[in-house]
Amino acid sequence: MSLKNAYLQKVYDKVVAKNPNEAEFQQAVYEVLESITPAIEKNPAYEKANIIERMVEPERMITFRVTWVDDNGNVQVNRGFRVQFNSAIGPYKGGLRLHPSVCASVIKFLGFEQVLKNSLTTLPMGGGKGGSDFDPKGKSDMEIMRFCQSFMTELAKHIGADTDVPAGDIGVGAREVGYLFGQYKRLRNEFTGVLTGKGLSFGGSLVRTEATGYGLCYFVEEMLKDSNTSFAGKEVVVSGSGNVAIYAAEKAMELGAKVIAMSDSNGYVVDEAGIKLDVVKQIKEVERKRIKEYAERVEGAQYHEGCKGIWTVKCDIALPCATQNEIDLESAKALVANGCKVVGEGANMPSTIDAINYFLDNKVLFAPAKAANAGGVATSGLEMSQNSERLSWTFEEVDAKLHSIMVNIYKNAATTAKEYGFEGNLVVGANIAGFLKVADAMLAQGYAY
Ligand SMILES: NC(=O)C1=CN([C@@H]2O[C@H](COP(=O)(O)OP(=O)(O)OC[C@H]3O[C@@H](n4cnc5c(N)ncnc54)[C@H](O)[C@@H]3O)[C@@H](O)[C@H]2O)C=CC1
Ligand SMILES: O=C(O)CCC(=O)C(=O)O
Repeated sequence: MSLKNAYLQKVYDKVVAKNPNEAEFQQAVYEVLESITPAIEKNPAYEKANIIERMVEPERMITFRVTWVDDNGNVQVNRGFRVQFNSAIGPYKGGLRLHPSVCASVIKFLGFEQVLKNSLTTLPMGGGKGGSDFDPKGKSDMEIMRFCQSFMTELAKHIGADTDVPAGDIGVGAREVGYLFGQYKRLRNEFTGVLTGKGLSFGGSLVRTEATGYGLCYFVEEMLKDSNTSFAGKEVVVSGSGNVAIYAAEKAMELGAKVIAMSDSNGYVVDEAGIKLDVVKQIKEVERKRIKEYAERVEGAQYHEGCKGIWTVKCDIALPCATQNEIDLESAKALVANGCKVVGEGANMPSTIDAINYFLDNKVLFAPAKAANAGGVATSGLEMSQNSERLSWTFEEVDAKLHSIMVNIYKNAATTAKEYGFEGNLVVGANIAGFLKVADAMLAQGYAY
């Protein structure tokens, strides 16, 4: 990997040396450093203050033991993480992921991306991320609760409504946030907006559940408008079938598209007649079963084993909403060969660097994750505002604010790309726009920060 700018290359080499075996973190840093090169060269103050080396080093990284007892009385041990990456523009903010693949590299890549994403929302939120290698698959409700209570017993020492406000991510939804919030309240004896994604009866915000998926479609809709087209009549493939995927599919359908395939980590279903979302919601949100069930319940639908094959399904628009690096170069080539013209990233870093470059080289309209999936955290920011005011806004109010935030993020990324000579490249536009706000706040706060 080589960068054109010597200062950025020096910083990247240090990142590799100091974070060996952290492929995801190195990848996220590389993508950002490559695309912010014009901003670094335009303003020497950033290099003089060594802003980049400061930005790639987390302010704080907490690793802890999480001990819990399973239903058979066995004592289980997992590893918990919280990275408090950057607080230049607000309290640390970002989700918690429960998945066996969680490790320092995954948490750091997510935390680093979150810093720039939160900056793009225009709301005052720094970046953080956390989670554990705990695998929620197959666990009983009581096991999930005991794990969450143990996890929060340590995490509570490090977070707070004005310090660090976690939320959900893979494997963490309303149920887990509820258990985490209950334990925090019990330990601290205070009712504060310390987590977002809470239940509506205890400080949650309307639209937070739908926000990431809806926001993704609002962003893509804006990008399509600029090319004189829309979702109407398009065939869409959505990977995943979790929180982001379900509500991205719902909004795409509302905007006139037909969603023809969805997946989970075991495989994917194709329904040429259009995915019945009520069936997916029943399987995934209520019964917590595998997507395979869909083909057993809906006539005409087919199930295919293995999740990667979803990218060989012919479509106009692809919305990767499952996990990192789910689209590699081979999948990108298959999408383009089949006529896919638009990719909107709902998941964090779902495309490899080679895949992104292939999309850009082939004139695919590409909406990068940091910008396109920022609707979730933006609505978390709105939940924080409501908690501070001790008010609850209506669905319409929150949805209208989310919509306007996503339109602004698109405009900011598109305008910034143009300003720096990369018209149409939203990767460059989003990374530079997100970076400038954080970097300027860091400059203003002195070198000890
Ligand atoms: N929940 C949120 O508000 C936000 C989530 N994200 C990102 O969106 C992605 C999905 O998160 P959620 O929907 O919240 O998680 P979730 O836990 O609700 O759903 C994840 C889904 O992806 C599936 N999956 C996992 N690995 C897969 C693979 N290799 N191929 C196909 N499917 C796979 C799972 O079976 C599940 O259906 C993650 O990258 C997350 O970081 C980004 C912004 C906000
Ligand atoms: O709502 C939040 O704070 C977290 C959202 C998140 O984890 C993400 O944007 O990746």
